[in-house]
Amino acid sequence: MAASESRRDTAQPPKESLQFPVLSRVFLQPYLPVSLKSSSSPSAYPQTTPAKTSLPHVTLTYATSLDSSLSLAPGTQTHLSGPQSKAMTHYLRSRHDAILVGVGTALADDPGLNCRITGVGGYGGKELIGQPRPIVLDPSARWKFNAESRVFRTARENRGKAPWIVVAQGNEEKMSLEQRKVLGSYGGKLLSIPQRKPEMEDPTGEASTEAETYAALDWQSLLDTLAQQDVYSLMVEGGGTVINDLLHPRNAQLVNSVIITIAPTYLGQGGVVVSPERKLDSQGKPTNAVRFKEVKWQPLGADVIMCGRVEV
Ligand SMILES: NC(=O)C1=CN([C@@H]2O[C@H](COP(=O)(O)OP(=O)(O)OC[C@H]3O[C@@H](n4cnc5c(N)ncnc54)[C@H](O)[C@@H]3O)[C@@H](O)[C@H]2O)C=CC1
Ligand SMILES: Nc1nc(O)c(N)c(N[C@@H]2O[C@H](COP(=O)(O)O)[C@@H](O)[C@H]2O)n1
Repeated sequence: MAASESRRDTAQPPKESLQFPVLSRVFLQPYLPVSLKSSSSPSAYPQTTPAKTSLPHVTLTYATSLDSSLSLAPGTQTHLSGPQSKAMTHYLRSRHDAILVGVGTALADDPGLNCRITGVGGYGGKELIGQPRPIVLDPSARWKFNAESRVFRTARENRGKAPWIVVAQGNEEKMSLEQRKVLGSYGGKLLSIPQRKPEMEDPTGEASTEAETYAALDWQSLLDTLAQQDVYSLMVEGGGTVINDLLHPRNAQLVNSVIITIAPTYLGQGGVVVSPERKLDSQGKPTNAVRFKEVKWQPLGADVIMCGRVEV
């Protein structure tokens, strides 16, 4: 191991590390996955969610404005979370094996996708303990990353793991050889998943508008593949297209819990909006897309956090 790496294991956490006090964590516990990998997510709390199932525990978590916007415009990053809710998001990252974003988010934000809570690996803790695996959903291999993309810089500094990139089967070659080399050299990998079957697009038989613009993957297959790779808990962070697809009536039952930060602001029209497709009742009449049960609201600084489970 290089001298700089061994120093980092025992050094003081860097200045940008975040604190999320133990007392503030209590309200989140019922919505969090059971830790199956004791080395990756140490926890002092009793857990109430069921133990290992065949699919990973999926937590959907994002920050929204009062008008359900994630950002002011596609392709831009907007800071909505206040300092306490930002620290909460980082704590949540430490409690999951992996965090997933769509390629739109990777392109817009150039995110680090690591956990910056004091005490996790890279921030005063050992090795990469507590660091989630970043996963980028990029069915058509659009993300032109290189070693200077933030997630790779973070991995190089031993402050996070290298990403896994999910493409649609048949699109593997769209990722350049150079990129595949970068990915492999940092310990990342390429996963390929079959595309969603057309008959699964829409139970009403109508064309799905989103599906026309990208090679839509089946969430169940994706989660199966991740479970085979020892991912027992997945935090889905966004962006809008990913969230709307995951909350689509065909997929919403795959979500175990939601932890949503609501910031006291309207972003106004033109933002990236969370608004999943409506369900149709037995008469074909539109009804609520999703409702939540076992809901808890917790103020955190100027924001409020809504925790819940999907009512199936
Ligand atoms: N406020 C917050 O908490 C967050 C905000 N954001 C914001 O969201 C925006 C990005 O959102 P979007 O542009 O909607 O991009 P996105 O991040 O949702 O990525 C969209 C892409 O993901 C892929 N994708 C989505 N669902 C898929 C499926 N089922 N199968 C295969 N591929 C799938 C497709 O390639 C699609 O084009 C940015 O402005 C970003 O800053 C992103 C994450 C969190
Ligand atoms: N929780 C939360 N609050 C916001 O206000 C946000 N804009 C986001 N965005 C998500 O966080 C990612 C950035 O992560 P890094 O700090 O670069 O690790 C971004 O890509 C979104 O997924 N989240």
